[in-house]
Amino acid sequence: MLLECSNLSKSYGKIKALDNVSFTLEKGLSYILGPNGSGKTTFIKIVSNIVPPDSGEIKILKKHYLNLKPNDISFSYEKTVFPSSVRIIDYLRTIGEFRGNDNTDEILSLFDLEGVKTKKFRELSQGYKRRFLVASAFVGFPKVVFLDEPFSNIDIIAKKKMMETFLELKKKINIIIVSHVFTSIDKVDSIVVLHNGKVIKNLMKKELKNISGFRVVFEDGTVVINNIGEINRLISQGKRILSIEPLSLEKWLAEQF
Ligand SMILES: Nc1ncnc2c1ncn2[C@@H]1O[C@H](COP(=O)(O)OP(=O)(O)OP(=O)(O)O)[C@@H](O)[C@H]1O
Repeated sequence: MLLECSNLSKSYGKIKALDNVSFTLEKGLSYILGPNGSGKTTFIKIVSNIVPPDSGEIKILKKHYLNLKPNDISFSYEKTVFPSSVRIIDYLRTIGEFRGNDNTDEILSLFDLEGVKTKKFRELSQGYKRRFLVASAFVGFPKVVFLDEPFSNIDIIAKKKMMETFLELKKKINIIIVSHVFTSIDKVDSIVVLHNGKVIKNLMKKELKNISGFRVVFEDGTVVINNIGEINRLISQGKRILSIEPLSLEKWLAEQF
């Protein structure tokens, strides 16, 4: 077991961003999934010790999350203010040295950043900036890496390559992807789906094996299958989700014919 979250709650005034949330995640590669406003960022802020929870606890690798060594855990945030004139390679080497384990060369190669390693951050395209920020979380071999929306601004080919890199890295480093987009369901070790601050589904690898996606039913009867963009669009129109159900391959095929 990698992560155990028990009865975690956090409110901002009257808004319950996390409402008595309990779930577990396995070692390897896991997802914390949810549409906009479901509580994902609040969870990552709590784990990063940016905000305290109102109640509940999180254990990572059997330790209270605040008792982990700083080098054991690292984060790549979706929105990051980064010094624009810092050179890519200098930054990665500095983190590697700070964490006492400089694997910069391997990380540059795994994330296809060798061609831009001498560039300054401001000289990178949006996609390369994201790749660099994601890559930097793996420098120094932390035990657990949290990646907030690692695929944003990444083109489809780079995304496929990045997923392959995660599958390679997960043998050594536990990876938790926090996102509203989901890929490669058959390759992940566990997932939790949040909605409106509550856990809707928490599934482990063996339960995920036969799932080909998700069917979301809205209160007005609208059904959306495997289309997170459409789900977010309907939520932004004020529609409310009634249920989210995993879809087995057999069910999916039966519904097509
Ligand atoms: N600082 C804050 N003050 C007031 N309300 C907040 C604050 N931060 C988050 N919220 C509210 O808490 C709820 C959960 O927000 P959170 O940012 O955790 O969701 P999210 O799943 O990360 O969403 P997104 O995918 O849009 O980033 C939302 O209703 C949001 O409006």
